[in-house]
Amino acid sequence: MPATSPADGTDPLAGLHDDLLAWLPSQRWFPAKGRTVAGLRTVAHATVSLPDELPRVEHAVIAVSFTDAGGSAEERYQLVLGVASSPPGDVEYAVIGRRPNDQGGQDVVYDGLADGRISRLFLALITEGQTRGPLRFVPEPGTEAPIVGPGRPLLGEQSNSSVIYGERAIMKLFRRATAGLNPDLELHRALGRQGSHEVAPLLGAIEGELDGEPMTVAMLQTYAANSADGWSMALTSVRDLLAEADLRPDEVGGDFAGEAHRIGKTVGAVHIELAAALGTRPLDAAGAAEVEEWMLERLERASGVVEGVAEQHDAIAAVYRGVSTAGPSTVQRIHGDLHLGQELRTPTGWLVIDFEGEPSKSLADRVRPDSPMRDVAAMLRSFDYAAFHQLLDWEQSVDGPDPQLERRAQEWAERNRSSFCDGYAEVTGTDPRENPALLRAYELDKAVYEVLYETRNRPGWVSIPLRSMRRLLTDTGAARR
Ligand SMILES: Nc1ncnc2c1ncn2[C@@H]1O[C@H](COP(=O)(O)OP(=O)(O)O)[C@@H](O)[C@H]1O
Ligand SMILES: O=P(O)(O)O[C@H]1O[C@H](CO)[C@@H](O[C@H]2O[C@H](CO)[C@@H](O)[C@H](O)[C@H]2O)[C@H](O)[C@H]1O
Repeated sequence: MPATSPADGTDPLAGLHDDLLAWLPSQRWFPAKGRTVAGLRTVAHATVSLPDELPRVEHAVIAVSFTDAGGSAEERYQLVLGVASSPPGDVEYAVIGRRPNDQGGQDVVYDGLADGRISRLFLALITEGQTRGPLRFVPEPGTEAPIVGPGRPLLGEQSNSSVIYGERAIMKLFRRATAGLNPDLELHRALGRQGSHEVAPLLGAIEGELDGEPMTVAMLQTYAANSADGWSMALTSVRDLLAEADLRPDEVGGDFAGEAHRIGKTVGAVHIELAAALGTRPLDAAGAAEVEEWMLERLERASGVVEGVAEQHDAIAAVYRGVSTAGPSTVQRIHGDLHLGQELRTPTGWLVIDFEGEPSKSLADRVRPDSPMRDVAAMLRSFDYAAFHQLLDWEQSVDGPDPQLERRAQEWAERNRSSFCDGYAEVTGTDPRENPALLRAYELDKAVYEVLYETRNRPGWVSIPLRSMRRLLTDTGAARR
């Protein structure tokens, strides 16, 4: 199989650097929008297609370097490239650039996942368990292969890139290239082998190599047809409520409390299954000090960027001390970045997706055992987000916030947070509200993360976590007014 490697001393994407640098910032998955890019180099490159297969398919890992201090000096990303002299019209939107071909003409280079022929090839290679150059296409043992056909790219808000195969399977290409096993694949595999009904069954994966270590390229799982995500469902419920602001959340037709209760049970079941599959250990004094240390590191970072956080620095640090004083707790593998958008309501129940952890953390931090309370706190934060998201427009209008709507939003958040905890306690036997110091520390840590996340990604939303941060501090009487 023809394969080139930058180890030859040549950069196989050399002629495309400018095109790639112009294309990357417009990709939803590229997290470094707004950063100052210094340059790009190819770290790994291989041709995946056979000489007689059309279009030509290439896999590459590129490293983008930055001159600003807004994050790591260099980040690596994965690309699947389609190369053809005349690609099909429906990949027009995915064109990256052009480069000379051996026939003296020009080839078009495009984002390969946009081409149904390439996604069909990848699905077939997984089903057949083939190896192409450095890429191993691995079916999950004991699973039934889905019908092979072209994939349809998912065009929504995503940190990675997915294609859907006829409502039967979904394949996610991980965009950030990191050596090691991706926790999304690792935990789906562990939960699947545990017989979990709370995750979509894994069907296979594509594995590669980076820095001499295995790297997860992509993951294939069963597609949950006819599902809706928890964030859209929660927003519908809040919309119903705010349209009839004289009624309480339990009086409107779109009450979400039953679903919040079911989500609590689902998250509780996932925690039990992860503990059974991968073990638990007590959070001793040294472990608690370490957790507090991670929270403080994040606080320092956020304080350097957002004034509203810097002003409350000492009050926030005081709440974090709750981790050490909260009493016995255990740590285990957890989801790590749970929110309503990571829950899918299927016709039979709720599924949890996307076990990658917080996108900005290193792999070592994302796989570190942590308290299940981090996931619980993240879900509680998400109910707050859903409640107050629709008030953003009012907040920013000349009339300012409407106190009646704010009261209703707060009631909605409290009702659903409480139902979630009831459901969680029912399944695990542990009510998160019985450890308020630990819960508050994790909630505050998430709110600080969100302030930073929104400042970088959606500045118009930053008032949501800032408001929660102030509320969490007021609850302890620790806020500086
Ligand atoms: N198994 C699945 N069945 C149906 N839809 C799914 C499934 N997994 C993911 N999705 C859809 O794909 C979207 C992105 O998936 P996610 O794993 O969150 O990707 P990312 O890591 O890129 O954020 C989800 O919001 C959901 O709409
Ligand atoms: O889905 P990702 O793993 O990429 O997670 C990141 O993006 C999320 C936003 O999509 C972000 O979640 C925050 O916004 C949600 C509403 O859009 C809200 O429900 C969450 O509570 C809030 O944290 C997540 O923090 C970030 O890591």
